Amino acid sequence: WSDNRQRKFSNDFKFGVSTSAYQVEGAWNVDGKGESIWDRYFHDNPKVITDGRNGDEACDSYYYYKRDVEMLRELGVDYYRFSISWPRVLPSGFPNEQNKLGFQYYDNLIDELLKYNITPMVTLYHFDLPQKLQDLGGWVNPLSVDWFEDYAKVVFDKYTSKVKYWITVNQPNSICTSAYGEAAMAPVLNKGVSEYECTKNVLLAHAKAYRLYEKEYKNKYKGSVGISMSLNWADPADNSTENVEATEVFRGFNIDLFLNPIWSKTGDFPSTVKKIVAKKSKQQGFSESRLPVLSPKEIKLLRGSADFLGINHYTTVLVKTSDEDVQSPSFVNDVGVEIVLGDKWKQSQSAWLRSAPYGLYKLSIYLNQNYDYPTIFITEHGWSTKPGLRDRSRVENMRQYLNALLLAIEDGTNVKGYTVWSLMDNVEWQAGTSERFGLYEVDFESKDKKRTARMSALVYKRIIDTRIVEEDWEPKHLNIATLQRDEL
Ligand SMILES: CCCCCCCCCCCCC/C=C/[C@@H](O)[C@@H](N)CO[C@@H]1O[C@H](CO)[C@H](O)[C@H](O)[C@H]1O
Repeated sequence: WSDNRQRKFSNDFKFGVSTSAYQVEGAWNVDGKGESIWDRYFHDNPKVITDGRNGDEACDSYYYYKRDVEMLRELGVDYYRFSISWPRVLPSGFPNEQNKLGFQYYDNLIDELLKYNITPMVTLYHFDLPQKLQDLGGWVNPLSVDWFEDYAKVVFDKYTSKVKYWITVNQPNSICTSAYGEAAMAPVLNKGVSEYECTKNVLLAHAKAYRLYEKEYKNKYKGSVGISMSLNWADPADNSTENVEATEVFRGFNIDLFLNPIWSKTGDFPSTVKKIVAKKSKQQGFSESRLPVLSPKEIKLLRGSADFLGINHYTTVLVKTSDEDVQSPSFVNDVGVEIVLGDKWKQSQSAWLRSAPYGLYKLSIYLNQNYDYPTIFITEHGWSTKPGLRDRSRVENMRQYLNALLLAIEDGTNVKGYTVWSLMDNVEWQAGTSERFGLYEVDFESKDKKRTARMSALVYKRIIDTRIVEEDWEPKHLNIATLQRDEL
């Protein structure tokens, strides 16, 4: 997966950076914004946040969006992936009450981007469900499919002429398995069966929004609609038959359960996953499988419901069979494996994140073989550090993963663009601001949440400019605003 040949990104390959509403906007209760599930979860449980800093203020992008766009210009990116906060624009979750001032913020941001020729890539849902919809059951309620479609219609109607790249949902697999299955994300429900109800509903919600765009807007506005999945790679911890088989099961639940309905030729949930959940459900005394059935109509709706696959890729895990006896019915119990990280892989500031660039290459080959060369955007890839401007570990990680990506492209992977997570440090969910993912450092103590370019920002700028990944280029200084072209 790696050699020393210098490869080049084609001129039509796009580079971007990403953020999400809860993580950067702040202004959590300003100008009529409704409460989200993360507002509620963190306000009720402040101690779960490592450094106590929640998204009430975050980077205050609600106020400093012009500075954010200035940073995008400094970097020279082609596009900016950001999300719309559903409760900011529809405070109750429903379209009967629309928040003009909330929309005004996105009008301003989108216009500022277009003014400087930066393409907006808009995520409709990045984890921050209106609390009022959670009170009605959230994603476990089958009506959530219609709630999301109604929300999507409001946003499409408003921005369809200005936005050509849409992502319906960020990481359905994290939403359903972490928030409903592992109690690792808001709304923290651990119900055992809800992971799969959520999976069905979120995927159908995505598909309904996709079909809506296809029917009402696509011909006229020519936009593309995709979905972003959390796709880390998984390899067996060793070559033993048990661990190889455990890895196949792990991939089935973490990759194929979410991709098969949309990208496979036959559609539907994968048969391996269906068999395992049905068997366990029976053993556990359920009258039917905890994995809901997709009807022929739903299978048809879902199959082919994406113009591109958004990949959020950070790391690789190593899979072993598990000795742990997890009795209660759950997604984790169904997968039934243990995961670890490679002990030689470089460690980031996040416990779960180590550098294994070969995984991005292997993942792309897996997707090509199993899903027939899908059109891909890498919608997130990033690395966490402590505060500090000379972030050489991020630079090294970015270079290695971009080299792996170049090789994947050479071997036939159809990748249209690459997006760094993140433009700037932000609220990393429960980790607060203790794990920094930004190309720009944010001083959260300062009044204007001062943003300063890190070394990685200058290196990324250079990669975008030259379209090659040099092994050891370093900027002479870190003042990105005064950097001259001949210094690049
Ligand atoms: C204490 C020892 C721990 C050892 C851990 C070993 C087990 C490995 C764990 C495997 C990794 C699972 C967690 C994966 C997480 C990411 O894929 C996920 N965070 C991606 O989501 C996006 O992440 C961004 C940065 O974290 C950002 O927050 C963004 O909003 C998310 O879309």
